[in-house]
Amino acid sequence: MSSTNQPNTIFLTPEEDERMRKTLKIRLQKCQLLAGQPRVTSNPKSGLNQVAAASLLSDIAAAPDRGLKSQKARPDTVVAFAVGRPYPPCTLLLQDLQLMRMSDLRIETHHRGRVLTLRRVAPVVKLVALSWTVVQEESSGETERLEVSLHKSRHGQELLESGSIFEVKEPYFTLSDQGDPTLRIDHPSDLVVCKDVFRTDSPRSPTEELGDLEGAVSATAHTSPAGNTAREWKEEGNAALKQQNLLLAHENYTQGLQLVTRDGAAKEDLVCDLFRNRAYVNLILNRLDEARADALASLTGLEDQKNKELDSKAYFRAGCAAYDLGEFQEAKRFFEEQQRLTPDRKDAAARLRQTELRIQEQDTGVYDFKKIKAGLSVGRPRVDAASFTRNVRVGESPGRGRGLFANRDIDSGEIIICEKTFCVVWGHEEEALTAMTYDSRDDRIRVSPAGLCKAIVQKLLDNPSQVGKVMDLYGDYQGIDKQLIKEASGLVIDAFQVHDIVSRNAFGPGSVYSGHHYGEGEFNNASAGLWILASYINHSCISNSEKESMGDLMVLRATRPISANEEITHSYDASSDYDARTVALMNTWGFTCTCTLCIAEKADGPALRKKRQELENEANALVGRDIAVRAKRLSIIKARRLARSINDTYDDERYKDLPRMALLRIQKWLAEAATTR
Ligand SMILES: C[S@@+](CC[C@H](N)C(=O)[O-])C[C@H]1O[C@@H](n2cnc3c(N)ncnc32)[C@H](O)[C@@H]1O
Repeated sequence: MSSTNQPNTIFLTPEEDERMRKTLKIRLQKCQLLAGQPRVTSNPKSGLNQVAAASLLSDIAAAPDRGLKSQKARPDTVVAFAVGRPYPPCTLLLQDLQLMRMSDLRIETHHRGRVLTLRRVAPVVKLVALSWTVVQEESSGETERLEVSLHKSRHGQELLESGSIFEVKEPYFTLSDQGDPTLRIDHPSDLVVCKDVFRTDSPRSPTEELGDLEGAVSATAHTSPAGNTAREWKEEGNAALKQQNLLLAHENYTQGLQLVTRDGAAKEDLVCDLFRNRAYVNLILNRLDEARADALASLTGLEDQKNKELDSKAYFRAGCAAYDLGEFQEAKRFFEEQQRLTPDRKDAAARLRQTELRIQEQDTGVYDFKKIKAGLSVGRPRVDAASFTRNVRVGESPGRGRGLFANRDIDSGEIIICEKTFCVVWGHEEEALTAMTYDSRDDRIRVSPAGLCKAIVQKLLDNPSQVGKVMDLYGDYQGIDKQLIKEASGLVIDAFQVHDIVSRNAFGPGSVYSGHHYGEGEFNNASAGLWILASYINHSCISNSEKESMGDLMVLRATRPISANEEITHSYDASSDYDARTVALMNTWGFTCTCTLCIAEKADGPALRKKRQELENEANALVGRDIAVRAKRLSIIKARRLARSINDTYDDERYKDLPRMALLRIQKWLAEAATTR
């Protein structure tokens, strides 16, 4: 399997494969066996002791040893979990759910239409793929384990740690991997944090270019007493922001806005300040939809100098949000407004020039690749560029679902598309996490970029306008039917659907810096990304395009002339070994390729394929041993003989117009060797 197509590749020995399969299967079977049985009341003390011990251990395990992360992990040290029994998130409002008691819980049951109110009574144990704690029901004093899978942090904040009272919507009561009964949260929106929200946000430094705040006060207050006026909420928001507590600042501005909106206040200075300040916080939090909406809501439209300055600032924030969303025409309009209001401000002119460059890239497909490559580094793997997509459209591809088709004739070597990633997690980033999954639907073990799934869920929760394009992608599980469900506690995203979409569409971005491939040989933190348009490209072993990564920009070029309306294809697996390729395509993407090459190779039969493979292995060994330009005569004679023998395994009639894959490497070597003679 090639590392450029897949987020990561792990080869398990049959014993490792069996052990993992067995462990995960046993848990699933145990769940099935106990399904519907009443919960057994647990001893509150034992749960608390367990969490205290585990918490201490996890603290020790988390002791700073950065080297550990880059060590080559063995498969048995990689996070493994079972998938394949997806369930939808709760889509009901809290007030439409019926309160339930802990004593009503049944094992391996989704308690639809119900809600549990609980208090956290223990510290949070943070593991790689999940966090857990002990919660208590106030009325009965009963305790239970509560576990949040994968999507544990929001903006550096541990979800379980962020409050002490939780509403668990439609609780799922099951068994943990260790076989302990547990309440389990898979969808972030199923856990509603009720009190003390946003107290533990980790500090972040706001981007300076975004501008300072109106009416900033010195940082004093940390907790917001009830009964604040809207102005006090604003001041508390500003104080929280000064302390870089972004979530608290956001909450304070929101409280202020709720107050003024509830009171039906006219659009006065205070309302505008609250919106403008919240726009700033949202920009830093990457909540771009709300940042843009807030900035526009803050506009006064007044032409006196003070208000022109304030509106200029708001347009700048709206422009930045539109730019980061890739909506460059809109961003241009906002920056132009900013320039009109405050012609002397340099930032407007600079951002306008930058936006015009993006629009040019979008329209022409002409990029300064030299500059882009020169600007890449470990700290800056994301490229400031637009996507060029005009050459293609999505259409039906019979037998393969949807596919990408050329809008016009494209020459060999020409750019087909150039696409910025929707979301990428680099191997060296904190969020990177590769897990092994056992899928009970097809009994297969796969490598899953779990960190990418988590990052995508977070991005969607923060930017509802982006939900449709991700949820439209192909995945085995249909989820909650691409609906945008907004409710009091936030947007509902089906985390299982994201998982399935990622497993069929994500791939490794390859190298950002020369000579170093992220993720290669590293099991637990490979780089992986999702490119929306490129996700529509179907596979063919005799494809007409090739991908190249420049940071998070993916450049797809034609490898031969492509006619208008022809389907664009890419090779998901370029292995010359038919049998290995067929297994990989089924295992990772769930289909059998029926291209003309596969049909021919299949018709050759296993014996001939085996013979060809042996000859190819021999040729590869020679090529690997001797550098072509320095090869001795004897090596060249041997290489020619091997190439002839491989060629003899191909039937001329069957392989008319088809590539002879096993010959490609040795032929290239021979051609290189010939140039030096
Ligand atoms: C990255 S998506 C490609 C777009 C997808 N066809 C769609 O409808 O959105 C990968 C999935 O497309 C399908 N696919 C891709 N190439 C195929 C092929 N050559 N034959 C059959 N199915 C294919 C498989 O279901 C695979 O899991």
